[in-house]
Amino acid sequence: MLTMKDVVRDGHPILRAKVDEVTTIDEQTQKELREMRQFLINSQDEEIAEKYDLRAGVGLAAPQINLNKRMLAVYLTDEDDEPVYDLMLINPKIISHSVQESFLPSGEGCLSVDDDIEGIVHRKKRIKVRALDIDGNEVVIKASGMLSIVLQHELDHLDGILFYDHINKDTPLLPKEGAVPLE
Ligand SMILES: CC(C)(C)[C@H](NC(=O)Nc1cc(F)cc(F)c1)C(=O)N(CC(=O)NO)CC1CCCC1
Ligand SMILES: [Zn+2]
Repeated sequence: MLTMKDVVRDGHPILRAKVDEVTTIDEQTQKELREMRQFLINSQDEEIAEKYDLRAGVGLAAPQINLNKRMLAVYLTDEDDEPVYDLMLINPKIISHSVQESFLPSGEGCLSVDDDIEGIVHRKKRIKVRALDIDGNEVVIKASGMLSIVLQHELDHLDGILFYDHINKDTPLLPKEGAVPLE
């Protein structure tokens, strides 16, 4: 099973790489993507997270476990721990997005960034993503709210972008005109 020792940290070159498209969805790729999803599920299980010292993750991109593959997993549950968003996406691409932006008022963190870096990370409020699912079928996902933020955070990882790259150095805590905080 994947644990935090498998998560590469800021400073590792792959976190600044533009990772390669998946050309063949072979068994190995499917196994790796399922392991990424399982890591997120485990990290949100109190007992397992405690036992293996996992940070409660809601999204993970392949380069974070040192895989040069354009794929990501998202696992978001609601307050009753029901899976609300359970995604494994291959070669994901934003095909359209809103002009309006939103942000998490408390800022963002990252499984691959150990320091707390405060500041607002402006994201598109809504995005439409096209990808392949684990069986190679094309999917189109329209995301808003937390899912939109998580997906943009993970998509950035595939292009070597980390959340703090988006923070305004001079006015880190100042929301942009028209940007909407996500409650
Ligand atoms: C970095 C970490 C703090 C572990 C963050 N977790 C997180 O946001 N958990 C969470 C969020 C909720 F809204 C409700 C809840 F119950 C738990 C996370 O997994 N990521 C994913 C990551 O680092 N991917 O590379 C960072 C988030 C910042 C914004 C989107 C994803
Ligand atoms: Zn991250």
